[in-house]
Amino acid sequence: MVRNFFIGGNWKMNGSLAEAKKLVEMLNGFEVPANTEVVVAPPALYIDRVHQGLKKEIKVAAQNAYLKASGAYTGEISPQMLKDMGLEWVVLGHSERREYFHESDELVGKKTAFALEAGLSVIACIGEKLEEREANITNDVVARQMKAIAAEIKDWTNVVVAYEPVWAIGTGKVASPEQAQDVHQFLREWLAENVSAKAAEETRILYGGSVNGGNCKTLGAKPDIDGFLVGGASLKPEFGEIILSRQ
Ligand SMILES: O=C(CO)COP(=O)(O)O
Repeated sequence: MVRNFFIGGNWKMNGSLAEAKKLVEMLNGFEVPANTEVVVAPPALYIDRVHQGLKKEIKVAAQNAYLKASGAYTGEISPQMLKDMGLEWVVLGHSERREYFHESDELVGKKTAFALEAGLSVIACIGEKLEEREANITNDVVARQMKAIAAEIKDWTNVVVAYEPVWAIGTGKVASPEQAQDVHQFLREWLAENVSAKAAEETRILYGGSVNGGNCKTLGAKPDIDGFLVGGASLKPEFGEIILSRQ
């Protein structure tokens, strides 16, 4: 089967209402190829405005969700609430959530299962830190992160994996196409061995970390790179070029 290309734009905690409106205008002006899915993740407060304003081909994700439907969890948003607002996607396990908000592999696995049960699709993020790459344990780290997700879910149909090496995020130090392809291939083999041949064949594996208009085509030409999760460049006009990178 052919895996549709997937471009995610993670706005992180950036912008203002005025800037969100400008980004919506910018996005609505982009051509979205039939073989490419585009999903943007604005800050939670702006999600609804962005969702209301965007053309239908571009979907909206939350950057996080909790693992309860409702209750006394001050500050949190549930997958059920995201569904209620008409959203289809949530990003979980981003390295910034893991690093600054102490989200463990286990928590990310549980949140993934809970969001899927609520009917959302999940962009599940994994990736090694610089010291882990230097210690040659990249594959061990991403396998451990995948295992924690696989322990909680059976069906990977509505999961997109985003491989984002922490050393490449926001640093301008993009992984080389070969470095990224090596890990993506390892992840696909991991899925084949530990989940199923179907999951290995069908699960989109995105690369994230300093993707821009200049490097997206060579990265996107690699066989196991099925798209990108883009941070900084998703706030700029070059996001339009990234959307076209596998045309
Ligand atoms: O973390 C990222 C996307 O989730 C990547 O961020 P940058 O594209 O800014 O490096």
